Amino acid sequence: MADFSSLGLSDWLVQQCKQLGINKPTAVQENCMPAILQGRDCLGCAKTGSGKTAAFVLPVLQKLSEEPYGIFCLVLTPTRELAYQIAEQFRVLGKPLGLRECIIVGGMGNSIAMNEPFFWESTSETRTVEELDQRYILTPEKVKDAYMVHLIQTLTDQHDDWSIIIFTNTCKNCQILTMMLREFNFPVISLHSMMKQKQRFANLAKFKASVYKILIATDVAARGLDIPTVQVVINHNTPGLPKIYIHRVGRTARAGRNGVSITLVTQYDIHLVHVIEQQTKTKLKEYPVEEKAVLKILTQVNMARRQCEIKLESTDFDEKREINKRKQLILQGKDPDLEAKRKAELEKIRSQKKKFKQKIQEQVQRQKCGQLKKKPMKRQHVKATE
Ligand SMILES: Nc1ncnc2c1ncn2[C@@H]1O[C@H](COP(=O)(O)OP(=O)(O)OP(=O)(O)O)[C@@H](O)[C@H]1O
Repeated sequence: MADFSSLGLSDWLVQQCKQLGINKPTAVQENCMPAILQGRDCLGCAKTGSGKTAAFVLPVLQKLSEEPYGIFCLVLTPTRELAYQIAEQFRVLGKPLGLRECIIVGGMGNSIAMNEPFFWESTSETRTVEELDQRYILTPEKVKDAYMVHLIQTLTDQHDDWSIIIFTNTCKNCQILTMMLREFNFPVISLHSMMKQKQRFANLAKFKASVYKILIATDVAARGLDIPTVQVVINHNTPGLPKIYIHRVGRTARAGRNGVSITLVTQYDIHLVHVIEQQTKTKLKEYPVEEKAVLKILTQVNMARRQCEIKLESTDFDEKREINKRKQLILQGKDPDLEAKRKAELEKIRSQKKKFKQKIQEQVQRQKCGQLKKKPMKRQHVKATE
C-alpha cells in the first residue's frame, strides 16, 4: 500500500497528517491524489466517511506550497456547515503555510466545465455489516413517535456515552420532536434551515462537544458532516430516495468506525425499504421492539406531541417560514414581491382557464341535452308529413 510520501506529498504535509492521526492514505486518497497532483481534472466517488475531503485538501495544499500565490482554490459545498468544516481542514492541515481561508455562504450555485476528467470510483461503495449495522422498525403509522421515544430510551439507558442523530423530513417536525423529547428529559438540540445561522453553528458546536447527546436535524445535516462520536443514526421518516438514506446513515461509522442506523418504517414505506435495500445491496434487519413498553408510553407521547404542536402554533414559526422563503428568493436574485405578483397572476390565469373550460363543458352538455330533446320531435314531424 502506498504512503503519503510516495503519492507525492512533501514531508511537512506528511507530518501535518501524522499529527492528526492520518497515517495511511485511504483508497480514495491513494487513487485520486496522484491525478490531482498531475494537474488533471478529477472526479472521486467513494463511500461516506472514507476521507474524500483530505483527498482534495492535501494535493491542493501541496500545489499551493510549491507556488504560494494569489487566490488558489475555490471549494463549493452544499451546506454552510460543510463549508466551515472543510475550511477547518484546510486551516489545520495548512497551518505551516500560514494559509488564509475565506468562507462565503449563501448565493447561487455555479457550474464548472471540465476537460477529460480523471474518474475514480470505489468498487466497494456499500458498507460492510461490521462498519454499519442497519436495522429498521416497522411501526403502525399513528404510533410513529412512541416507538422513537422508546428506542431512544433503550439506547441511552444501555449506552450513556453514545451520540445520536435523528433525521426528520421537515423543519416543523424537527422543532416539534425537539420540544417533545425535551419533555421526556432527553438532552436534545436541533438543526434545521429555519434557524438563524448563528444558532445553527452554536447548536452544532454543542453537539460536537457532546454537551448535547442527541441532535434532531433535517437533511441539512445529511451531507458531509464529520462527527466521529456519532454512534447511531435514526431515521424518523423513511427517506424517499436511497441517495438521501446513504448520506444520512453515513453520518455514523466514520473512518472505519462502527455505527448503527435505525429507520422507522410504516406500512406505506415498505416499497421504499426495498429500493434502499436494492441500492445499498444490504438487507435491513428488523429491530426487535417490546410492543408492551411502547403501548405503555403511547398516550403520554401523543399528549406531549399535541401540546408541543399547540405551543408551536402560538409562536411565529410559520411567519418565520415565510421570511425564510423570501430570503431564499432574494438569494436566488428574485424580488419576493414581484414573485408573489407573478404567482398571483399565474393563479388568476389558471382559474380563468378552469372557468372557461367549465363553461365550454356546460355548453356542450346543454347542447347534448337539447339535441336529445329535439330528436324525437323531429322524428314525429317526419312521421306526420309522411
Ligand atoms: N487516511 C486517513 N486515515 C484515517 N482517517 C482519515 C484519513 N483521511 C481522512 N480521515 C478522517 O476520516 C474522517 C472522514 O473524512 P471525510 O469527512 O473527508 O469523509 P468523506 O468521505 O468526505 O465523507 P462524506 O461522504 O460523508 O462527506 C475525518 O474525521 C477525517 O479526519
